[in-house]
Amino acid sequence: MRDIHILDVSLRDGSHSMKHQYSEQQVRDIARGLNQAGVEYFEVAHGDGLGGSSLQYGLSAVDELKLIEAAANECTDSKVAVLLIPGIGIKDDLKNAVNAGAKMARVATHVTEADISAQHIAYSRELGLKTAGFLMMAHMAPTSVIVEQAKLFESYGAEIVYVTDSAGYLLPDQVTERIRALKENIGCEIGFHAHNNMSLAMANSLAAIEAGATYIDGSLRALGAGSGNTQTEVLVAVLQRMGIQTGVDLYNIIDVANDIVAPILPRPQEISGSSLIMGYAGVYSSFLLHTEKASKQFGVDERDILVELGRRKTVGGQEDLIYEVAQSLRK
Ligand SMILES: C[C@H](O)CC(=O)C(=O)O
Ligand SMILES: [Mn+2]
Repeated sequence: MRDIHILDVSLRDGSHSMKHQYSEQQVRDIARGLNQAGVEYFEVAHGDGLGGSSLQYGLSAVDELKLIEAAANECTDSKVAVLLIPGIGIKDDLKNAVNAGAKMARVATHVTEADISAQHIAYSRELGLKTAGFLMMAHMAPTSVIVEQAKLFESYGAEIVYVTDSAGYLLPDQVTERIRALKENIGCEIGFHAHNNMSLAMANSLAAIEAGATYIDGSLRALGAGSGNTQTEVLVAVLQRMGIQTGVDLYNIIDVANDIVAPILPRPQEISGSSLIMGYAGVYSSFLLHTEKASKQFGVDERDILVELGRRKTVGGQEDLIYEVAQSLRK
C-alpha cells in the first residue's frame, strides 16, 4: 500500500549531470538497487528524453534503448518510465521503448504548450503505458494557465499531470497554489518534480503533497540537472517520519545511494554559485553544464550568462543561445 508514489529520475535527470555518459553496467546496477528497494517507478532515457542524444543536447554514450532494456531486465516489481518531448522524441521512439520494457511515459512540454502533446499522449495510452503529462518550467506561467494546460493533458488522456519546477525557482507557497488549483480543477492525479537550486526541493515536494500531489520525483544523492532533484533516500525517510507510506525500504535505498550512485558522481551534487543563480533567475537546470562550457570558451562569468538567459526567458531546446549570450556578453 502506497500513499505517495515515488518516481526516481536518477537514470534520466541524472543523465544531465552524467553528461549522458551512463554505461549499461551502471544503469543495470542502479536499476537492480531501485527494484530491490521497492521503488515503484524509475525513469530511464537521455536527460532530454527519448531521442535527446544530439549535438544540441549532448550525445549519449550508449543508446537509450539498450539502457531501457538493461534496466527493465533487472525489474521484478519496479516499472521503467520514459520521458518524451514531442518533436525531439517521436511516436516510434515510444513504441521502441515499450518493446525494450518501458511501462510508463511522461510526455513533457513547455508549460504553455500542452497542445503539442495530443498525439503522443493518445498513442502512449494506445500502447498500454501509464501516461502522464509533464508541464516544464512551471514558474513561467500563472496558476490559471497551468490549470488550462493541465485540462488539455487530461482531455488527451493523461492519467497524471506533473507540475515541473525545471529551474528550481518556485517557493513553497507558489507550489501550494499551483497544486491546489489542479486538485480543484482536474480529475487526474497530480505529480511534482523539483530542482534543488534554491535548496527548496524537499520543502516544495512536501508542499506539493500537502496540497494534494500523489506522485513525487526524486533522485539518488540528488543526481540531476543543476543542483539536482529532491533526494530520493531523504524523501523516503522524511515521508516515513510523517507516517506516509511509499513502499520503499529505507536502508535498501540508502545503500543504493551510497554504494552504487555516490561512487559514480561526476562531481559533488551541490548548490554552487551558478546553480543557485539558476534558481534565482529562473533558468532551466540542464543549462548548467552548457553554461560552464560557454563561460570557459568566451571568458565570461557563468552567473552573468545565467542572469541574461533568465532575463530572455529562455527555455529547454535553446541551448545554442547560451553560447550566443556568452559571446555577446564578451563583446
Ligand atoms: C527534459 C527536462 O530535463 C525535463 C525535466 O526534468 C525538467 O524540466 O526539469
Ligand atoms: Mn528535471
